[in-house]
Amino acid sequence: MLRRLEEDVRRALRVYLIMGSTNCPAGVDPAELLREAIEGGVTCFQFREKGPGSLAGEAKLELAKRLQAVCRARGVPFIVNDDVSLAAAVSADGIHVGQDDEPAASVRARVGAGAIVGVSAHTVDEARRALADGADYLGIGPIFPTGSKPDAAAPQGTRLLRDLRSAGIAAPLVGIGGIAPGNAGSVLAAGADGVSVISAITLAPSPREAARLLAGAGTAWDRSRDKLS
Ligand SMILES: Cc1ncc(COP(=O)(O)OP(=O)(O)O)c(N)n1
Ligand SMILES: Cc1nc(C(=O)O)sc1CCOP(=O)(O)O
Ligand SMILES: [Mg+2]
Repeated sequence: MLRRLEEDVRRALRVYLIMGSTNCPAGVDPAELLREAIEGGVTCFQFREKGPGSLAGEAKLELAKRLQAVCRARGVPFIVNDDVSLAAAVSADGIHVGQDDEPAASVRARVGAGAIVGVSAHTVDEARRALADGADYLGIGPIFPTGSKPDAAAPQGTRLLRDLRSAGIAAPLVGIGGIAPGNAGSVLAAGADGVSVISAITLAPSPREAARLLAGAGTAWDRSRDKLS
């Protein structure tokens, strides 16, 4: 696959769902939840099979393939969290790594130019290094308190997003951590190209409606930005 154009990546980040089997309410099929969320407006998906009770080995691979098929049928990029070998095994559209995972430069070398590489950054310096090492986009968080990642850093609000844009960093950015329809607009206003969520969609009474509201936050932000220009 050819390397994604920056603008394609930026557009894909708009409503970025992250999910693994343990994020789904009991009795809910992750593939069905994902299908509904994409129908509502999810534009990118990350398979994050992590934490107590998560799947491993063949079961993890099988779920990855099922969720990838849902994404493929709807033209939504399928990104794998942390596990570069799994990403390669299923020919994922991309991989997301953090500062404590395999280094971005090594990931880029393993997956090649055609795959999307996302990297978490918590400072302007980390952001610059990740981009120099081949990252296509940066995950910035946690913006707000999150109950979905026990080892998350302290919430930092939207300050780093503003600092990155002020520092001249134009790369695609996605905010993450405690984002929901009611606060997504503030994340976009601070300079993010999109919002990345787990619980706002997976724990919503209607994942489709939650995704629709998150997509609407982006549309409302675009309208107010157009009025200013
Ligand atoms: C889009 C996005 N941004 C940040 C993260 C967090 O990555 P990381 O810091 O490696 O933490 P884990 O998700 O691996 O626990 C992410 N996954 N996605
Ligand atoms: C996976 C992840 N990474 C974060 C970071 O700050 O890097 S916060 C987070 C969890 C996001 O889940 P929710 O939308 O339910 O708050
Ligand atoms: Mg990680």
